[in-house]
Parts: sequence; C-alpha cells; structure tokens
Amino acid sequence: MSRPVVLLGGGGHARVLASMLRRLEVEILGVVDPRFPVGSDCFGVSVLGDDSALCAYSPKQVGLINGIGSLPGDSGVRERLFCRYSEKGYRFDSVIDPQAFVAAEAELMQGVQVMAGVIIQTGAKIASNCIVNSGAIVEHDCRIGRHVHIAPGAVLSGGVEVGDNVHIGSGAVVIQNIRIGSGSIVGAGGIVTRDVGDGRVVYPARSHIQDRQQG
Ligand SMILES: CC(=O)SCCNC(=O)CCNC(=O)[C@H](O)C(C)(C)COP(=O)(O)OP(=O)(O)OC[C@H]1O[C@@H](n2cnc3c(N)ncnc32)[C@H](O)[C@@H]1OP(=O)(O)O
Repeated sequence: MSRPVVLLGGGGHARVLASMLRRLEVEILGVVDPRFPVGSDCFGVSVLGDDSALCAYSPKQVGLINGIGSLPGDSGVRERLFCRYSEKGYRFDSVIDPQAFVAAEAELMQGVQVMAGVIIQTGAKIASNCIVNSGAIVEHDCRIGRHVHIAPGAVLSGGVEVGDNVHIGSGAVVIQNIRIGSGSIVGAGGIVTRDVGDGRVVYPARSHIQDRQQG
C-alpha cells in the first residue's frame, strides 16, 4: 500500500481501522463522513466532508478503506459504498493487522479487513469487502462470500462455505464442512452443526439470568 488512503466512515469500526493503519504506517488523508463538520477531528484524523469530498482525489491517487461496520438488519451502507466506488474505479485496499496470522496460501480479495488476533488458515478464500473481526478463526479450505462479517471470536472450522452477505455473530462456532446460505445470520454464541439455507437466522439458546439470592 504505497499511496495514501481515505477512510469511509467515522464510527467505531473506522476507529479500529485507523488504529491499525497507524501501526501499519499507512498515511490516512482523511475521513469521509457526512455527520461531522469539515475539518473536525475524528480519532486524530481530519474530516474531509461528505462523499463529494472524495471527488478531489482520483482513483489513482488514493486507496479506499471501508470504515462502515456491518450488523444484522442494518441498511447495507457498507455494501452500497463498496459497489458505488468500485464502479467509479476506486480500489478498496485489504488490510491485515500485524497481530493477525494469514497463511501464505490463503486468498483474500479486494477490501478484506483482517483484525487483530485473527487466524486464517491455508486454502481459505475470502471474497471482497468482508470483515474478519478481532480474534476470529477461519480454518483451512473455508470459502467465504462477499460482504460477510465474521464477528469477534467466531470460529469457522475446516471446509465451511459461507454465501454472500452473511453475518456470523460474535463467538459463534460452525463445525467442519457446513454450508451457510446467502443473507443468513448466525446469532452471537450460536453453534452450527447442520447446513443453513439462504436467508435464515440461527438463534442460539438464551442465557438464563436470575437473582443471586435465588441460588
Ligand atoms: C466489534 C463488534 O461489536 S461487531 C458486532 C458483533 N455482534 C454480533 O455478532 C451480534 C449478532 N446478533 C445477534 O446475535 C442477534 O441477537 C440476532 C441477530 C441473533 C437476533 O436479533 P433480533 O432478531 O433483533 O433479536 P432480538 O434482539 O429481538 O431478540 C429476540 C429474542 O432472542 C434472544 N436472542 C437474541 N440474540 C440472541 C443470541 N445471540 N443468543 C441467545 N438469544 C438471543 C433475545 O434475548 C430475545 O429473547 P426474548 O424474546 O426472550 O426477549
């Protein structure tokens, strides 16, 4: 990544990325986020303005970092921005935290974000615009579709296939060779032992909370 980058979004996910980019010694030209005044400070990075501010930079001058997070049921801004700016010729850089392990034989497509503590094993293929969040494990030969969020601490065992636009919740565990269909959600803490079709939600068992005195 020799050219500077512009960070899209100024929320929590962008903040983690900014911290990582600093450790990678990547120059951040600024943050694009319509919610903040031009020139204001966003976690130590100057706000350039709304999307129109990006027009000042050609796709050759800057790389883009998608700082929009992704949660089940959100409005899909992360995917829309990725598609809109890719069509205009901009490139979304992939970023790998220095504290992550990515096997040399794993394949990461454009704009994949690998956060601290992640392990991605040999033969894994991760399509564009995915987030592999802090401490997640993607085992050997997994196939992950586009715009997928593997949330913190989730574990995908060997040979798991995940469709596009899937959310794997924090701490979820998917056993080996399972297929998870496009648009599905695996709830935080879920354990998946059977294939999941398209557009399904896996609800894990609820925790039971009671007063300590009731023992
Ligand atoms: C860096 C970051 O922070 S990245 C963000 C990481 N966050 C995640 O991965 C969160 C993933 N999301 C979830 O797990 C969600 O709770 C979902 C998608 C499974 C369910 O969302 P919704 O359909 O909106 O469920 P809702 O919040 O209305 O809860 C419905 C019921 O399911 C229960 N429930 C919801 N999620 C879970 C869960 N993960 N495990 C067990 N029970 C759950 C709720 O307690 C509630 O129970 P109740 O009816 O007895 O009150």
